[in-house]
Amino acid sequence: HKIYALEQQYGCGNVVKEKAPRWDLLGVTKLLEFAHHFRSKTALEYTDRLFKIYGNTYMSQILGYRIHFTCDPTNIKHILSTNFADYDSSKLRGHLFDPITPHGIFTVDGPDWRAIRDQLRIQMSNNRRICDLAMFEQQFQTFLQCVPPDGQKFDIQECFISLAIDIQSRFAFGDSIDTLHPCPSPAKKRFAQDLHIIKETIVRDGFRGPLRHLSTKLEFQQSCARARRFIIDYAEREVAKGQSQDSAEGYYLMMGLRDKGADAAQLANQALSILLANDSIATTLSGIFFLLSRHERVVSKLRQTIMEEIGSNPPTYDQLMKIAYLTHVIHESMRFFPVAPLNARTANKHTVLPSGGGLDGSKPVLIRKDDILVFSSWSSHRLEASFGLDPEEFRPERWETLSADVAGFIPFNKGPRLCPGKRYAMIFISYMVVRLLQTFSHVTNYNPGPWVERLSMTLENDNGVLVGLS
Ligand code: HEM
Repeated sequence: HKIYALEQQYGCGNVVKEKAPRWDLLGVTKLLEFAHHFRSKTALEYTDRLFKIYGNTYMSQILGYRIHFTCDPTNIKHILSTNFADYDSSKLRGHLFDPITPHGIFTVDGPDWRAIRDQLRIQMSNNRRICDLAMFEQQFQTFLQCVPPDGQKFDIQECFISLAIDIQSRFAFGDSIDTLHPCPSPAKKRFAQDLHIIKETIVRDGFRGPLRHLSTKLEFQQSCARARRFIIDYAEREVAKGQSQDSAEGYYLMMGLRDKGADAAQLANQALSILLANDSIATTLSGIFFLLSRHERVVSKLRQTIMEEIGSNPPTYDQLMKIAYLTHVIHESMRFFPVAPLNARTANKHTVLPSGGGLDGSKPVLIRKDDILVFSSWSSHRLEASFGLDPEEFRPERWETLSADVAGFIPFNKGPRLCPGKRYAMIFISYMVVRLLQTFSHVTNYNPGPWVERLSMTLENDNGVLVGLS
């Protein structure tokens, strides 16, 4: 009765349903098809093709679940902002993250999430305090040691992945994991390996759905236990220090949280959540350099802008904030390679999406409690209606007339669950791009083929990002 009343109230129309064989009432073929594309590294291309066939919002059935796929900016805004309270994140991923961050920000919704989020918001509110440019410079100098001389080929993605974990561990608990270092301590090396196993398992199990129960989890559980112990040791030492006397050691998250009275378990969960989110920086920097290596014009223009506005000295915070073309290059790269190209929520009550229903898709669509909504930023970032007629072109200049708030552009998500590290990440990424282009004037492309998706915790290029810097 409630469903009928809701449909009448909003004038809902039927949503297009993806075709499936008649006998397949549960949607087993769809699951197998999706798993096949995940394995073949064509999941993004496949979902994008389906939007072109069925429209920007359609429904599929997988193992009995009703799954609505959308890349419609109005619907995405509705899910993430306007009707945020009707959708949960934890139901789909809570069980995946629980062994490593029980009560972490990724595993909870509602008031529990709000409390953790508030704790983090207070810490992240002063961007100048948390962006330690002297530390960024140290990390940059260490990074330079990975770059072979004379423009020789190397995998910059692999180096950015190491850089990201080093910078995020400094940010989270005040100590680098030293993955860029030639000889990290055995404990740090083990921790980095454990984090890798944990992320790979979470992603693989997320895509396998109920089929995840078929595989053994021993290695995953052992990695979670070791990684937690490693971080809890840092957290306990931090709590034992008591209140900080001065800020000589520079800001890091555990210190900030401890000063606000958080206990060791809270410190550990927040730090681990940050480390699980760390690949985003690597994905973004790798995407930027993949694209720069194919667009010499953009490299020259960006380098010239940097040299004119900053010169060759390390940039200040204010200088980084001012270079519009740098921001345009970063936005355009994030449009191409969003870190979370496919994301999902579940409806916690009967509700409606504003569009996708009826013959022309303009009517609202009924969403039932427990329906799954998959939203694709991969596809919404490629809509002509939002980005112009050449969405497959890498053209940073399009941002001269576009705002970062343009509908459907969600590299950092939107709404209450907007990435809390957004401003920090933008400064760090800007810093690295500026320093690299101050140091090198050419980015040579050694990648023979196109970008091949690798859906890890974020999006990577399966072939690495092979470039030369000279
Ligand atoms: C270019 C870099 C980054 C990008 C593109 C990015 C993007 C995102 C996106 C899309 C989400 C939403 C995930 C979801 O709801 O499913 C997210 C969440 C989050 N990000 Fe980032 N992120 C970046 C860097 C960072 C950094 C540097 C930090 C921490 C210092 C961070 C911390 C977080 C946390 C804690 C969440 C969970 C927020 C919540 O659920 O309330 N991110 N990020």
